[in-house]
Amino acid sequence: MPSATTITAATMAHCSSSTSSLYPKLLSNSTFRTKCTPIPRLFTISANSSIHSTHFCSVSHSATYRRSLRRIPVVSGTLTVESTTLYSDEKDGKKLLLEVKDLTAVIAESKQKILNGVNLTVYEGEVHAIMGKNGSGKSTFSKVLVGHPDYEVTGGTMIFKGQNLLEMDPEERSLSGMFMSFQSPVAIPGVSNADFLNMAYNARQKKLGLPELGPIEFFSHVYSKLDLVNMKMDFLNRNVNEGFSGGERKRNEILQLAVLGADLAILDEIDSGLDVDALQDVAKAVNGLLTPNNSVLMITHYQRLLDYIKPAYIHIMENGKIVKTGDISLASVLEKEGYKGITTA
Ligand SMILES: Nc1ncnc2c1ncn2[C@@H]1O[C@H](COP(=O)(O)OP(=O)(O)OP(=O)(O)O)[C@@H](O)[C@H]1O
Repeated sequence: MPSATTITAATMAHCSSSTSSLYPKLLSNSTFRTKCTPIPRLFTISANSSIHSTHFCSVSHSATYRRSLRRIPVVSGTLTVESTTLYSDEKDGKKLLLEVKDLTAVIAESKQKILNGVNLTVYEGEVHAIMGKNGSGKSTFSKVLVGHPDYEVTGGTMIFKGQNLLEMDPEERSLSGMFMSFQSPVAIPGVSNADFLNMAYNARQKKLGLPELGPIEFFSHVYSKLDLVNMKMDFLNRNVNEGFSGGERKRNEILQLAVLGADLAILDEIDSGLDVDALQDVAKAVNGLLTPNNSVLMITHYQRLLDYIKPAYIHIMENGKIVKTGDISLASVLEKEGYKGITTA
């Protein structure tokens, strides 16, 4: 149990936020002295970075918020921190997008443990790939990230853009900028692709306080994206994924991503079932959607996808945890030698 640390009101005065939330933007470099580790440590948070409320476990103000991960208003007073980690959420000027720590999860019904302490950090603009033997937990991890009801998180933390995913339902996660392309996209009989995309698009716009689009305006918006994934217009009038071939479903997933946009796109085996041309189309579309501000987390078994969408990091998952992280060269080792070629510490 970490010991308490006190940040005085004077320290808080460094924070620019007039509302003084516990999510302040810092005007100038601020230094926090903590006593929460055996040796007192100094943490310097650089200008314009923000402090996540997740770094604070309790606040002695008008009330105590133990492990509350929401934004906590602080007007004045003493801030008591029980966390041992206080750090900047930026790396080389890139913002922290996703931070998963010691994540454990079980199958909700049977309580069988699948995730055994996953750790993963993704900054904006980064492409990450997760590889691993069949049944190692890759899909489960991605589904837990988006809040799939089949799984129950039993420990650890998942922070996305400073928000605690564990406190958000799947819809909130999606609206906050997380997109997942499933390994086996489901069909939605009776709902046209165009209507489905329009509804999802407007929900995201509403959440962002941006104008929603009526069916006609939306049609021209989505029409401009069809070329990106090499899809014909009649797919818009068909029911979502109904009667679509495996490859068409995958293209449709990327069309959804293109229409909705995402800060973090989680692509689970987007390459499975694709012919060579389709693989190139899909990869080109994903690359076309990448900006310095968004990130991709893709799950794949094969180097062929990584030849087109180049990840900065490859993580190897084994028995429900990431056991090794490296660069693209890990994929070539796997291709040549299989998993026996991967040495873990
Ligand atoms: N809802 C579920 N019910 C029962 N078992 C499950 C469920 N979800 C996951 N599992 C089991 O958890 C393990 C991990 O599955 P997961 O789909 O995450 O693996 P994976 O690494 O994505 O595998 P693959 O590469 O074959 O897609 C497997 O043994 C799987 O059978």
